[in-house]
Amino acid sequence: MTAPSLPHGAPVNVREFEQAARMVLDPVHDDYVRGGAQDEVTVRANESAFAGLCLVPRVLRGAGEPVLRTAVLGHEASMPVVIAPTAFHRLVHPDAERATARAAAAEGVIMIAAMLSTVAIEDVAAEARKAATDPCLWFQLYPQPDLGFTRAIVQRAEAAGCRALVVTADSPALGRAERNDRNDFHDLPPGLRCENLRELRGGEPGSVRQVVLSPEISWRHVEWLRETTDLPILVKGVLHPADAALAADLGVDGIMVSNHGGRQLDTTPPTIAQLPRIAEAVAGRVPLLLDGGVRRGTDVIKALALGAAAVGIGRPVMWGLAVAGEDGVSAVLSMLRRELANALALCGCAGPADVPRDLVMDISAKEGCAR
Ligand SMILES: Cc1cc2nc3c(=O)[nH]c(=O)nc-3n(C[C@H](O)[C@H](O)[C@H](O)COP(=O)(O)O)c2cc1C
Ligand SMILES: CC(C)CC(=O)C(=O)O
Repeated sequence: MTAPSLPHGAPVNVREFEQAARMVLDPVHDDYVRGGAQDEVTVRANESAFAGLCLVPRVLRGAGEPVLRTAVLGHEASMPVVIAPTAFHRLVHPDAERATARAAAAEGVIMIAAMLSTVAIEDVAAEARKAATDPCLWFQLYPQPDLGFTRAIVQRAEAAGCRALVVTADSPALGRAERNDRNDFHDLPPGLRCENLRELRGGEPGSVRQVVLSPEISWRHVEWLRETTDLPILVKGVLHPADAALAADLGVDGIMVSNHGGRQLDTTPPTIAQLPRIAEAVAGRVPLLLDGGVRRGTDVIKALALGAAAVGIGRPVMWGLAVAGEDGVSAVLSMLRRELANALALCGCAGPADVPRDLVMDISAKEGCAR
């Protein structure tokens, strides 16, 4: 039996990374990362819903050592875990998105680079290429009412080598994060800019205040994007099965079941609870990804069983980055990789495509193994 070697005192799981990040981060920035909308009901529910599902393993299947490698939208990845888009990595570490990109590429993990990045997408991509010959980057977009800008940023992402466009659909307005109100944190500190927003300011890096989260954005913008780019398009932030069906009808290439980590509308359902309903509505027409509250390999396997092709992680990456830059992100990714391999083996599964639906049993909160 080989146990992974970790330096003494290093975090051994994502939860410990969260605590370690709290020790090093400015409390205002820690609040920004960990926080959610209003009472943070959904932030907590995302995690506790995973704990309310039991795994019922199969035995003596002779499945062999699990192979985690998988294809997500046809893109090769070393495991079915992607880095969900998160804004402003420089708030938590000076190496910022550069470090995240190197860690993701070295680990063979797909990174969804955020439009509101503190490093320009061209530099994020260049950094990823330093760590791997063929890294896989996707680009997250907040469609702007200014279609000229939107077209320009999509073209920049394409030219930088991004292989898919992730259109965030759950943000017709900014969610009310009361931690940020309490801390009066509504803009980036001096020196930090949104490096992808140059086109909004005639070549100057942009300010977050210029980003429009607009209630005018609609499915017509998705159709317009479809005509504007050849990149595969995923819609992120879908929770209602009817919207999932609409997205499938429109021919999108992927759906991210997400409530934005509970940061937009509070009291939305936990994503893992909504996933089976969305899987039913889509009936295999479009690959599904899920994010929100994934902290353990057992969470990943539950999402796979309920219909996801892969999961995304948001805060865990920010916590790893805060604690140890590139090494911290790598440590978080390899921790989840080890946990997922262990969970697959213990469930008698050969790999991500070999996870049966009946592995997961729903139990009431009363009976549950709540954390
Ligand atoms: C600090 C932070 C910044 C985020 N920024 C974005 C963003 O710019 N665009 C976006 O679509 N989602 C953003 N998200 C949401 C994530 O993509 C993802 O949906 C969420 O973090 C998943 O939940 P988890 O943090 O529990 O893993 C952000 C989340 C966090 C925590
Ligand atoms: C400035 C925000 C729109 C970035 C974001 O999506 C978030 O913090 O969740």
